[in-house]
Amino acid sequence: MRFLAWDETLFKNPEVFDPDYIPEKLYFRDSQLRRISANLKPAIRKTQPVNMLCLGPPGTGKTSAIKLIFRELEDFDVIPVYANCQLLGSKQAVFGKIFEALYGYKPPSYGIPFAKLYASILNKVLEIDKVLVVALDDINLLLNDTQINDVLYAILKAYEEVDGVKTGVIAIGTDLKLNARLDERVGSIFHPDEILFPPYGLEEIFEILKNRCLVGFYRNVISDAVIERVAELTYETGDLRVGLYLLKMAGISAEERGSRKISIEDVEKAFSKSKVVLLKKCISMLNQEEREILKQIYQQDDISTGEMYKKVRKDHKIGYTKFYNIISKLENLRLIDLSYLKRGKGRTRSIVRRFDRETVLGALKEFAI
Ligand SMILES: Nc1ncnc2c1ncn2[C@@H]1O[C@H](COP(=O)(O)OP(=O)(O)OP(=O)(O)O)[C@@H](O)[C@H]1O
Repeated sequence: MRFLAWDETLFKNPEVFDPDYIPEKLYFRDSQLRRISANLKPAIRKTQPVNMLCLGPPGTGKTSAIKLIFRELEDFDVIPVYANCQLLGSKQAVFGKIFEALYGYKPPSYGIPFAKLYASILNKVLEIDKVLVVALDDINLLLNDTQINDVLYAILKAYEEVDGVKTGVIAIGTDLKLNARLDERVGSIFHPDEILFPPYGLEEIFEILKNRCLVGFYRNVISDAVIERVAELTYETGDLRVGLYLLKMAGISAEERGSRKISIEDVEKAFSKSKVVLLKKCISMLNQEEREILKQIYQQDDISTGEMYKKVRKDHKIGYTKFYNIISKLENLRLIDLSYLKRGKGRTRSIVRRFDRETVLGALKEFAI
């Protein structure tokens, strides 16, 4: 066996395969980037920007698009704040993040009352005479609907609290029905421009990954045929992060073999290892009730949505609309497929499992389900 020397590597820029890497160029997202910029233009002129709702499945470039545009905003009289709601979790933590962006240090950790935190934020925005634009990433993963509504309301109604303060919101989420979760109070003031980030097609995925390989690997380390295989596996999951992860792990696997080229086998090996990791990531994006319903689905064979609802209703007091929203979310996260069945006169939808039963039930156990 031949090993690469310690200082030999296939990676020219390993960081470009990391999940938090923001690429210089976002492919196939020109229309979204153009619309986001246009909506933020008023902020550059120190007036209220157009609020936005960026929606799409995981790994479709929402976060990257916002972060790229936020970099440019720093040259103007705008304070762009990026808040990851999944990590922050609560209204207090989101406003803590805004405070930090404005003051350059964290608010006192001994628990400052929200009203005081809020007032310090708004007064500072007024004092520095800039427009505050807050991106709420994964907003659907804040603690609960009350927190989602409270956060939006507090940002959008800032001008009523302190005269002259200008704010804007970019809500980012995977939940296409997010609007339905907003209460009347927020619904009456939040009329966002909805910007959709659809899943990439196979060829688009190939192109994005190929360009990333050109930056990340040395020449001739990976062939188009191998990238095509990575693209196929990525397409099945719909999340571009899967492809980036596979490229990184396949590169490491080739290095481990002492090879200067990545083979299809390196990719397959990386994929079988990563499947469960990726599945768990999707499950982590669900709440308890959604996980329980996912479990019930995986305990069944393929079943129509109507029949599944009857079973779910025995344990969960939920209406059909809510049930259908959950099912759509599971489809969105590519945990299940919904396919049309021809039955009698009408058409009904059938729920099809995308993973094998044992893998999903096993992964759910780690979430105490
Ligand atoms: N159009 C694109 N061109 C180049 N790279 C992209 C593109 N879309 C996504 N990526 C890459 O895929 C990774 C995931 O993208 P990103 O985090 O922006 O997705 P997301 O839609 O915000 O996902 P989530 O909803 O899970 O937060 C990023 O690291 C980015 O490098």
